[in-house]
Amino acid sequence: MDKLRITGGRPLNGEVTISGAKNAALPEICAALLTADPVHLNNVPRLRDVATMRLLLDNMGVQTETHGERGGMSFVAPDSLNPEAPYELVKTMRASVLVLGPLLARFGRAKVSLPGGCAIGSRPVDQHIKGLQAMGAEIVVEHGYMVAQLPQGRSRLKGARIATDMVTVTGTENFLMAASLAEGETVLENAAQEPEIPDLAEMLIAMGAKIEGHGTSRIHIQGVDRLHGCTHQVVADRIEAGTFLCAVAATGGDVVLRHGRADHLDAVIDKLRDAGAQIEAGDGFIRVRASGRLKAQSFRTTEYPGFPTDMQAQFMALNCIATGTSKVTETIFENRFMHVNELVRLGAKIQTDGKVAVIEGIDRLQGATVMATDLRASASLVIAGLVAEGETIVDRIYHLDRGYDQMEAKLRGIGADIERIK
Ligand SMILES: CC(=O)N[C@H]1[C@@H](OP(=O)(O)OP(=O)(O)OC[C@H]2O[C@@H](n3ccc(=O)[nH]c3=O)[C@H](O)[C@@H]2O)O[C@H](CO)[C@@H](O)[C@@H]1O
Ligand SMILES: C=C(OP(=O)(O)O)C(=O)O
Repeated sequence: MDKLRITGGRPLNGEVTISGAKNAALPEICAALLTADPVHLNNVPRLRDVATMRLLLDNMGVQTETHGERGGMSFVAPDSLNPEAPYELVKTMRASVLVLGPLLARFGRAKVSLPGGCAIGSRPVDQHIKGLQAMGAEIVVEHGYMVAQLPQGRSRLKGARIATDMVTVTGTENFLMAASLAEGETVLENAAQEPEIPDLAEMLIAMGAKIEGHGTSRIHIQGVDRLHGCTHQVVADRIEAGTFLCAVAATGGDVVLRHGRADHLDAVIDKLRDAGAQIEAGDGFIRVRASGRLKAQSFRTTEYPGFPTDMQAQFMALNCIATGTSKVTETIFENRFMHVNELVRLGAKIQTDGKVAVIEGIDRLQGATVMATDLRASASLVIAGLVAEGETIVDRIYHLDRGYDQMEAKLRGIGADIERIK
């Protein structure tokens, strides 16, 4: 199993190119299920989750191809395919649930494994099921699968008003895709506003969908009879960019993130500036400069445009070596402090009580062997390793490979002493 070996203490300097967003590419690959025409995506990141999603579609009978070095992928989903997502693939990637909406909308049936819980929380999909039922789908859960079909005599989902109990990102994406091919109007209340939602909506509009209000909490979708192919550029990964910003803020240095979208990272950038990092941004770049110990920052994760839960672990690593005490409150997932015990193994001083972690900043961390437990926990351990004294081994980095495109190569390119070992 691959590990990362990091020798801490080097500042980071230079340029990094930010890849396309995992959380946009995954739903956008699923959107290719909505048409028989070719769909081309550019800027798709090279990630394990993308490979898994491709396998899932291959398995159904979709023709998938990759093109060149720049993240080009194309898909042709024929009129007849096997609309199933088996447990073996779904269990390795929760985002597989994103095939449910498009399969139901285009083929009138789908059999998708329940994803089950994961390290960061129980993560049920009840809202996805409720919303699609409101659109007329009949869904039963049997033998661990969601078995969904249209009632006899119906060939399309019907538009509905869907008000979810909480803001759900993949739920909103499933409804957007399903509603695009439904009969009549769908209104999504309490819709997620994460930048990946408008990016998906823009792709669907390029395919002929009629969508208004994306990027706000109320989205109107007027269903159409058919969608056509399109070419779409996957939006830059705000979480990858935020992770590099935290890394530079922790190690010190001067780094430009090419293709970084500062406008998608306001909450994180505000906190980094308050901490003492200098951040400038312009069209397609973010520059971060930092030196010495920064000031610890308290924050609370919330839905976009609030502080993203997917940046909580990385910012916590920075707080561990900042001056002062900070309080981090995780409100989205009930078990997203798995990195705390590993950071403590590196010498960090953190106490948790339910949703709250209190971090007492210390002068330095010390290298040790630590174990990655989930994607962003892995990233926080890498940041901690970059500033720790001596050598840190991060084990189980298959989590990191799910969602970061060549992270260690990008870090090496800006001066980190980091290598992948077997
Ligand atoms: C592939 C992808 O885009 N993943 C992101 C997506 O995950 P994902 O879409 O799975 O997360 P949700 O926004 O759905 O989850 C938010 C909260 O709602 C709960 N919930 C959600 C749906 C449901 O049917 N029932 C229910 O109870 C979840 O358990 C969680 O507590 O948004 C999360 C929150 O920003 C991010 O951390 C993930 O990186
Ligand atoms: C939690 C995450 O992803 P997923 O929803 O794919 O598990 C993440 O990207 O941090």
